[in-house]
Parts: sequence; C-alpha cells; structure tokens
Amino acid sequence: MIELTETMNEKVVSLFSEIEDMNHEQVVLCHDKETGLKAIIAIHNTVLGPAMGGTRMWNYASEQEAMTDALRLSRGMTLKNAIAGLNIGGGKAVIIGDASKIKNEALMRRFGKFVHSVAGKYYTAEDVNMTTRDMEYIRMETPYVTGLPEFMGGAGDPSPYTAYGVYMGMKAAAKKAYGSDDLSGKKVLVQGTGNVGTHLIDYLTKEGAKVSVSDIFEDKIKKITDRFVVDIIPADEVAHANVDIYAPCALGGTLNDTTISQLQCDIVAGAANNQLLDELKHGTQLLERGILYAPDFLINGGGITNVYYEYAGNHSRERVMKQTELIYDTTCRVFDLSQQSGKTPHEAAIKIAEERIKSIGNIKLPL
Ligand SMILES: NC(=O)c1ccc[n+]([C@@H]2O[C@H](COP(=O)([O-])OP(=O)(O)OC[C@H]3O[C@@H](n4cnc5c(N)ncnc54)[C@H](O)[C@@H]3O)[C@@H](O)[C@H]2O)c1
Repeated sequence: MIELTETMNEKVVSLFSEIEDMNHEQVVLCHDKETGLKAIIAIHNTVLGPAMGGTRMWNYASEQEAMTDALRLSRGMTLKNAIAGLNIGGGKAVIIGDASKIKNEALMRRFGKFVHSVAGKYYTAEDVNMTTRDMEYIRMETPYVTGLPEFMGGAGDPSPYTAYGVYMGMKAAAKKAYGSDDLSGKKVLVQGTGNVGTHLIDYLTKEGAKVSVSDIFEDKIKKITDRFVVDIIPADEVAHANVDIYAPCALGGTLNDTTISQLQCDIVAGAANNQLLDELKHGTQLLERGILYAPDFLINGGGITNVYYEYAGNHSRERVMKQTELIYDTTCRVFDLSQQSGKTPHEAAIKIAEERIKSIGNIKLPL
C-alpha cells in the first residue's frame, strides 16, 4: 500500500469537496500509458436516464483545470437535458492534450473502452476538437456513443437544430421585452459566425432583422458576406455595439465585469455555453441593468435534442424540430417565473430543470 503524504491527503479531500459541491454521482479517471490517454468521465446525474454529453479534447493548463471543466460541463448537461424535456441525465468527458498532436485511432479506441467500462451509464458524442470520425473509432469499442455520421445511422450535424432553438428563445425574449416576437427591423448582433451562427443569421435575415456579425477570422466573415446582407463589427467593439439583441455564438464568459456595464442591448440570447462568467453575480448584474438574458443552457438545447433521438432510435428531422420549438414556451415560462420570484432567468431555469429531475425521480421509486 502507498502511504499518503499530507499534501496527497489534502488533494484527495479537495477533489471530493468539489464533487460534493456540485453533487456528482461518479467521476472516472482514465489513463493509458501506451496511447498517452488521460481523460476524465464526469457523470453528474442519471435520475432521468443515462448521462449524456460530448467529449472535449483540450490542452488544459493543469489537471485541476481539466477536472473543473469536466465537473462544470457535466452539471450543465444535467440542467440542459432536464429542461429540454429529454429522458437523459448529464455527463461530460474531457481528454487532456493537444488534439492536433496526440489524437489518433488508438487513443480514441482506448477512450472508447473506458466509455464502455461504465456500462451505459454514460453516452458520449462530439464536443470541441472531436469529429464524427472520432465517434466512429469510439463505436468500434462501445455502443454507448452518439453523434455518429449519417451513413452509420447517426443524426448528423446538430448545429441547425441548435440555431433553431436559439432563434425560438430569442423570439420569446423579444415577446417579453417588446410585446411582440416579430424580429423584423430589430438590430441583432451575432458574435461568432461558425456552424450555429451561420444558421442563426439565415433565420434572422429571412425574418427581416438588421443583422450585424463579428468573428476573429476574416474567412469566416467572408463566407457570411458572400451569402447575406450584414454589417460587420470588429471583435473588440462587440460589447458596446448599438444593437437591440446580442447573440453570443462564439465562446463562453462574454458576460462579465468588463462587458456588462458597456452593453447597449435589451436582450442577450445566443448559443455559446457558459456565457455568464459567474452565474449568480453576472446574471444579477444583467437583471439590475434591465437586460433580458435568455439562459444559454435552455435555448441552445436543440443540438442535444437531435442527439437524443439518435440514441432513442426514433430520429426524424420533424420530431427534433417540433421538440426544439418548445424552447419558445419554456423561455416564456422562465421569464415569468423570474419576474414573479425576483430571481434571475438563469436561476429560474435551474429551478425548472431541478424540479423536473425531482418529480420524475420520485415516480421512479418502487411502489
Ligand atoms: N454546435 C452545436 O450544436 C452547439 C450546441 C450547443 C452549444 N454550442 C455552443 O455554441 C457556440 C458556437 O458553436 P459552433 O458549433 O458554431 O462553433 P464554431 O467553432 O463552428 O464557431 C465558433 C465561431 O466563433 C468564432 N470566434 C471565436 N472567438 C471569437 C471571438 N472572440 N469573437 C468573435 N468570434 C469568435 C470562431 O472563429 C468561429 O467562427 C460554442 O460556444 C458551442 O459550445 C454549440
């Protein structure tokens, strides 16, 4: 037996305190010397069904950073899946390392074996730096994987569905803020013209919104200006842009101490995960400034809905679109609850998600 030094003991204690704080069920550390695999599978909550959430590969600055990311992202999946009305729980995996250097077939298949080892308690899919090809490799070792290419029975690219949900959430926010969900003539800024941003711009321009865009890559902007009539806003001018609606569709953390005081908009509604750098503090700052915030984990749930029907074995585009459309009603409900309770929309959305988990959990108890 290895004797624990005092510092090792402290680490074990603090590791468990983080898991306890967020109330995770199980966290699996995966290691394989041969392939260089270091991964964490975080299973947050399986009350509604197996934990589902993608695998992210990132060159984390430290193992602690990777752990914190896995824990936060998996909790986020629990809330997202619950409020979307899906019968799945929340989980997420992270692989530590530079995808461009160490990702290969053997590493992905070894990771697939670890996914298999939790025996269906966790289903994976794509996230940052993962492709459908990687999901194919994982599928060689385990059936507990979604986000497969269409020729393998997969549901295909989730981005169009994510964009549709964001569009629905944005319209619900407009209804609350302006009394009408008509976006024609509204000035909307889409930050990040990637997969989701592009589909969102399509919906918005078709409705007659005055769209402006921002991206850090010129080629991405060019792809948009070749297709749509839009204004361009430099990346460092996004926070104080004179717009009605700001749609963050790039990175998380764009709602923070620096940006919130500069915002000119009435509404924030976008696809990026974890937009509020600090959930409570920055959610409250937006509320105090009278800016209506549509919770990210609620309105970006269209993509996971697409993956869910792949897992459930009864995927159809119509079905996913219909379920995604419900984001409109749920967003209205969240704003009403927020107004009645004086809590932020983010807190109100968490309450609705947690209540569903509790009530469905109760009916699962044996009679
Ligand atoms: N793809 C989905 O179905 C889905 C589902 C849920 C949540 N999300 C989240 O939505 C966001 C967008 O996803 P995506 O699939 O479109 O990603 P993507 O990588 O295709 O697009 C992101 C875009 O943001 C740009 N960008 C990065 N930093 C920027 C900055 N500082 N300013 C302006 N632009 C910047 C990138 O150049 C890129 O064009 C991500 O945060 C993602 O986690 C996506």
